[in-house]
Amino acid sequence: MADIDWSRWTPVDRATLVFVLSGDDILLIEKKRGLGGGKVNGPGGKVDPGESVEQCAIRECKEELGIDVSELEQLGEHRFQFVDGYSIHCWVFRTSKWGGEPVETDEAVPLWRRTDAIPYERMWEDDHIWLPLILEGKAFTADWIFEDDTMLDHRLTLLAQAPGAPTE
Ligand SMILES: COc1nc(N)nc2c1ncn2[C@H]1C[C@H](O)[C@@H](COP(=O)(O)OP(=O)(O)OP(=O)(O)O)O1
Repeated sequence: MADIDWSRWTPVDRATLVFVLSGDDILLIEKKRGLGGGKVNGPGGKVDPGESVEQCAIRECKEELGIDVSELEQLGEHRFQFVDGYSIHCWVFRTSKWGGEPVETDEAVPLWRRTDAIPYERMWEDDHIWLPLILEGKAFTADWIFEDDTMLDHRLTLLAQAPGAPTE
């Protein structure tokens, strides 16, 4: 965590991630393009101007998978800092309420997996550290330093309650 003054940290972008849970299964995506293209992740993306993080989460699930999510539970907050200067503040939600059938779109291919067989080897390097917390319904905030796809450092703090809505 050296060299970064997290108290003054201002992200370039804000974003969301959503994990739909159905019994023992979790809905993931094979992301086709953009940051993390080629990796498995949850649906999500950048927050549009004037949009709340929850509105973004709902919109991105519709755009990427064609599903309508509701009753979103905000559990996680990530501050991702890349050494090239890019940074992204990401809010993580989970839900077990959705409508429609996930379909392939220009942005993503839906991927249902059992929660005990999540393909972490195809995901960002941080995911195996915090996605189990989302499955357990535990709230957290976390700071990460990445060089391209390589995680250099991190600090994760469990919270008694969900992190507050963003203020920036
Ligand atoms: C660095 O570690 C990361 N791990 C995980 N699991 N997810 C990450 C990481 N860094 C970024 N993300 C997520 C956060 C967002 O859901 C996406 C990035 O958003 P994207 O660039 O796909 O935004 P869109 O609005 O969908 O894309 P366009 O701007 O191309 O429309 O990655």
